[in-house]
Formats: sequence, structure tokens, C-alpha cells
Amino acid sequence: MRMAELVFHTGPMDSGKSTLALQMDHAQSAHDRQGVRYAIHDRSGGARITSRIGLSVEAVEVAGSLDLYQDVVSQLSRGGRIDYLICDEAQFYRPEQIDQLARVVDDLGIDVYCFGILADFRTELFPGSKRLVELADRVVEPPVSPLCWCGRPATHNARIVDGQMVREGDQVGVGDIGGGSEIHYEVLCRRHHRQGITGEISRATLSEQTLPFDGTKS
Ligand SMILES: Nc1ncnc2c1ncn2[C@@H]1O[C@H](COP(=O)(O)OP(=O)(O)O)[C@@H](O)[C@H]1O
Ligand SMILES: Cc1cn([C@H]2C[C@H](O)[C@@H](COP(=O)(O)O)O2)c(=O)[nH]c1=O
Repeated sequence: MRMAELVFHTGPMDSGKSTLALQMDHAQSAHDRQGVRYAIHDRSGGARITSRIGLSVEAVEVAGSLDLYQDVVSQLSRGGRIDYLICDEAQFYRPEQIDQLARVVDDLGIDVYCFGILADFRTELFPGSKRLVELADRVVEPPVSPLCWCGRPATHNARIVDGQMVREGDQVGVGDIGGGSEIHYEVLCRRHHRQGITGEISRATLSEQTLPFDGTKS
């Protein structure tokens, strides 16, 4: 018999994690398997799992005080059936909550699929992601990697505040990729994350280089 497992799907922002979470939920539920979806700090602002590809579904909000093991047990004791959990934005879960998820797998035989980014804009691991790497049966990268402006696979998340890439600030800052808002994110390769060269800086540098050498128009 197949053993239940704790799986961590991790990649940078915009790598299709929420899309995959929704696809897995859809695929599992198609065969009468019953699942519970959990999420926290979704970009939509609600208790939802939201994919940039346009899909969005309701989820249970993971408050900091929520004991995920007890939550599952209480749903089962009310007569519900649970075959799997889908846990999005798992980087924001507390490490204790990841331990509770491991217990759901081991003691209740329920599959737990987690999705989240590994590291923050400073390249430091989120505590929840660190615990997932420590406990997961498998750590899986999404099949499609987003690209840095230079064409290399993007592996790191940069935070942009008022147009500037920053390296200090609160670890949690819910936001989206792409410009438009005061705080947003851009995915970069390690080299350009380390050098602090965003797409905007690269475009500005390139256009300066293509101006006539004395800077005047002919
Ligand atoms: N208009 C679009 N057409 C096709 N794919 C898109 C479109 N917009 C976004 N995507 C893809 O959706 C994925 C981002 O999905 P999402 O699940 O929101 O990512 P994550 O949860 O990892 O931040 C990326 O692979 C991106 O290329
Ligand atoms: C790098 C980084 C990201 N966040 C936030 C920004 C988004 O709300 C989520 C990631 O969502 P996605 O579905 O993977 O795009 O995390 C943050 O709070 N702190 C960070 O350092």
C-alpha cells in the first residue's frame, strides 16, 4: 500500500506553484478524493488560493494560532472524510504548524501537498520553508522556471520599494511581481540579485550606452 507523504513544491515567485496547487486539487477531487485547502496571506487579500493564470478557489485561512493537526482531527470527528491537504503560501506557516502537518501524514495517513517560496528578498529561508525542507518526504521544483531579464533561470526574489531594490525590511510583505504598486517583487538570477541589477536598471544602462557619446542628438 502507498504511504501518505508530505511534499514541498517550492520555487521562486511566479513559478506556477499556486497553479499547480489548484491543478492537484482538481485532479485529486475528480476521483472522489476529499481534500481541504489551506492558505494564508494570499495576494487577493482573502482566504483563497489564487493563481496568476486566472483560477482562484476558497481555502481555510491559516491563523497563527491554528493547530493544523487538531483542525483535521476535529473535521474527521464530525464525520468528514479527508484524503489530502493542499497548503499554499506555506512559507508563512509557523514551524510548529509544519510539524503538525507531518503528524497529519504519519498518524492519520493523509497526503499533504505544500507550496511556497524557500527564501525571502534577503535570500534568507522562511522559518516555515526551512522546517518543510527538514521534514518533507520530497522537495519538488515546478517544471517551468521563470526567467531573469538576462534569460537565465530566475532563482531569487527581489523586493522593489519605490523603484529601488531593497535588502532590509520585514520578512513578510505581501505583494505581486511587476510594477505598479509601491512594494512589488522581481525574480532574478543569483548573479543579478547579488549585483542588485533589476530589469529596469539593465534597460536604463542599455539605453545610456546607445546614446551618442557626447549625449547630444544629431
Ligand atoms: N497570461 C498568461 N498566459 C500563460 N501563462 C501565464 C499567464 N500569466 C501568468 N502565467 C504563468 O502563470 C505562472 C504563475 O502562476 P502562479 O501559480 O500564480 O505562480 P506562483 O504561485 O509560483 O507565484 C507562471 O508560470 C506564468 O508564466
Ligand atoms: C520574496 C518575498 C515574498 N513575499 C510575499 C510576496 C507574495 O505575497 C508571496 C509569494 O507569493 P507567490 O505566490 O509565490 O508569488 O510572498 C514576502 O512576504 N516576503 C518576501 O521576502
